[in-house]
Amino acid sequence: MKKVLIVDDSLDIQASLKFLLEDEGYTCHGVVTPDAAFDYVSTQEVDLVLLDMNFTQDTTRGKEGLAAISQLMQIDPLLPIVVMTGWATLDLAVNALKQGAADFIEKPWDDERLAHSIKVHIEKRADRQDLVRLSAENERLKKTQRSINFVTQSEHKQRVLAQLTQLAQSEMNILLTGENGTGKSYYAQYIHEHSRRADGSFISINMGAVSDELFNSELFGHKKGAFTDAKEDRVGAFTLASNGSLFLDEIANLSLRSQAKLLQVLEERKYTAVGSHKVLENTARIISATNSKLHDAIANQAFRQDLYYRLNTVEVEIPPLRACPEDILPLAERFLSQFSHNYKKPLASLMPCAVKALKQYEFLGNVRELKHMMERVVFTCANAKVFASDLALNNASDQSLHSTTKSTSVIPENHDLTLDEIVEQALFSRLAFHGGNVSKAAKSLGLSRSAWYRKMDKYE
Ligand SMILES: Nc1ncnc2c1ncn2[C@@H]1O[C@H](COP(=O)(O)OP(=O)(O)OP(=O)(O)O)[C@@H](O)[C@H]1O
Repeated sequence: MKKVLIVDDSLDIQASLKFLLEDEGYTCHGVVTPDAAFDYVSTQEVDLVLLDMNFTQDTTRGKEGLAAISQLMQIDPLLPIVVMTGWATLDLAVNALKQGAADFIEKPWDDERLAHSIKVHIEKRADRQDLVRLSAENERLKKTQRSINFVTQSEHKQRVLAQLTQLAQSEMNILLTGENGTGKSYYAQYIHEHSRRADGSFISINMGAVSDELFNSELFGHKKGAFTDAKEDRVGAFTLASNGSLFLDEIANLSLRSQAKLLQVLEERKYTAVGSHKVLENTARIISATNSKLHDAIANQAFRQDLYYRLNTVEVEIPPLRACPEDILPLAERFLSQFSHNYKKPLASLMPCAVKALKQYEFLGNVRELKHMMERVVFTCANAKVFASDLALNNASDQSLHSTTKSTSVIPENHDLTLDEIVEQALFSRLAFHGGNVSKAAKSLGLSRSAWYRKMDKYE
């Protein structure tokens, strides 16, 4: 319920204002001096102030009221103040509005005019608060988003990027398809950054994680008190992405009920926050993504065809990593550098056997698999050299901290290694297996500590 603070030294006036406003659905609180009003506004939530202009006996010029307006605005710059006086002059009205008052009403007041003014100014305050919240949220998001820096030497990927750069300039909705982990969300952000909307926000939302119950609240926002858990106003994804881009990831995971709601917004370009009557316009550009075969889902009636056509003004398929083998190495090196930095480890480098193994690997999990592999390697390798066995390519799915190193107890399957390389690999991997403990690693290979160090020196 919205709260009105009545500041008037006449208790009779306070009582009749309360009578009127409580009937209109507001809660009211009355104080008799500007000082009490300052205290109240500093500590309580107030949606509008009704302010008398004269408080000391025999004053009619409104000076106290004018001073109170400035002070109240300092405490809460968005607070609407409707001033009321029985001694209205045009000068005073002009001065009050100049100080920042929202409206000026003469006593005795007209009930209808006063109620209308209060309603309008409380709504305006809510709009301004939404705007402030929205800009703050947008600023926060921009600070957390790093801009996309594509690593690609593959002609195939370069063609896709060129196509996306061109499409980014249009206002078309784009559907990105492709296997798991190909980087569809990465490409979605790339489209946003190359579009005319780049100054707006890029808002990403995983539709698989949005339940039917939360769909309206997540996508359109809600007003405080709209439902039991709505403790605060919430700005929805469509509003956050106004004049920017809204990325709907895992779109095939949306239930039919939520698909219908999404379709309605896309068709009508209008939506309403839960608990609000205000109709908002959708100005976000929609980029969506899926790794499912939407045609199959449509045939099985699990995905609406009309929604599919709304989302895919144009459809772009992101290639799997195995279709861009030139990218494997540069991406691997980039991830190694990133994770070496994150884990404060020396920069890890790929030994020739590891390079070869990576190039031959199929990467069914695409860039994500490569990224996770490099993270694991950086974390588990005791030294900065990465050998083929450290990649644990044959049993990537059941990695544990030790599995990489256990696999080195047998001679690697790669038949291009020299004897030196095999020995080097065995030393480093055994060290990793024993958690960096040289004595244990040396003993397990039948070496003394000094023999161990001599060999380590040889392999730097
Ligand atoms: N070109 C790239 N450069 C650097 N990192 C990338 C690149 N492409 C993808 N990644 C990284 O790979 C991981 C997987 O990417 P992303 O989540 O975008 O894949 P996806 O295609 O959306 O997968 P899914 O269909 O499973 O949701 C992310 O951690 C992303 O940062």
